Amino acid sequence: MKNSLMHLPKAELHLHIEGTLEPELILELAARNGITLPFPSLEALREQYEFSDLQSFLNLYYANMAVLITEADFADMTRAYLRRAKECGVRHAEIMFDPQAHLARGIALETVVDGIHSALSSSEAEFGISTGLIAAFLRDETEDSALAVLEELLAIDAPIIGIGLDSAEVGNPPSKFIRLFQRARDAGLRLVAHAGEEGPASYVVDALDLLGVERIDHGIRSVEDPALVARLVAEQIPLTVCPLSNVRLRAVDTLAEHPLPHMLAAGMNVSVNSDDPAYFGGYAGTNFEQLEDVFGWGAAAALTLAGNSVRSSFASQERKNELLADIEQWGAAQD
Ligand code: HPA
Ligand SMILES: [Zn+2]
Repeated sequence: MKNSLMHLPKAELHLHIEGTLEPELILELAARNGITLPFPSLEALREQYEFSDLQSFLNLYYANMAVLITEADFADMTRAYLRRAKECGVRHAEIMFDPQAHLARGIALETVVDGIHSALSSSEAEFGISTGLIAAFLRDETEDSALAVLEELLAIDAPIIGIGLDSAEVGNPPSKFIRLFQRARDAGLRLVAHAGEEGPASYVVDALDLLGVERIDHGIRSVEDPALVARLVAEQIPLTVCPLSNVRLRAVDTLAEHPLPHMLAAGMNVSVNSDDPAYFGGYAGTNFEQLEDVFGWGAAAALTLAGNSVRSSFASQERKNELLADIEQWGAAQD
């Protein structure tokens, strides 16, 4: 069974494209762009990949973005992710990027968007992966900054399907971004937000009630609030859980102690995602495999998780039906 988890058709809904930048590609792009990195060798760079919390990861994640300069850099990074995602059975991917992080480095929005989009536009033909692009806003920046960047994205008619909220969570609650999400809703965009990763369950409630998000990224701390759990189950609100990320950022001590089994058993709509796979020890398929290693769930749980990922996506109903049929076929082959 474990071997075939890589072939289980799945959707990836929580993925930061900048978090797919592998150390080898970082060094290659640094050389291509004549950039001197603080950690100039593969070994020196790899030694930095020990994290104590979200912020310690974000520091390295933002620093490594320095190698992304040209449209081709963004396209190469995106194509490398799609190639790996295909090997993991990913058939639909909703990909976040951090426009503010690149604008702050003096990179034009068009360079970022056109580079990523050039890889996404050939993804179905090249990799069999349908895609959607989500602009994620940095919650440790001001709402005015986010609003200005959203207006710029709309002005250039950026091919985004939605907006999200990421970066340092604690102290930057959803209530800071009510106008941003209102503006995005008015523009017809889909709405997601990170909540309940390091922040409290009340941030999940506020993301739903104050921002009107359709999906929660992470959401693991929801389990601390029984009333919220009951609501998430009743309304089947999707939570895009990232097990290996939670272990590496010490949101949970070990995979064995991850709340995912409890969330599944409670009937919550959870999916499995890789978040920042180049930093957290594996892509979507590896997340599935390590869960199977630790929990020994068998095919039924894998089918539920993959089905949830497809149903919770923003893909067309036609595409969802196609992928759900493929998942069913994978299940029949396990019997
Ligand atoms: O896991 C994450 N959490 C918050 N912000 C992020 N930005 C990239 N990855 C993450
Ligand atoms: Zn994330």
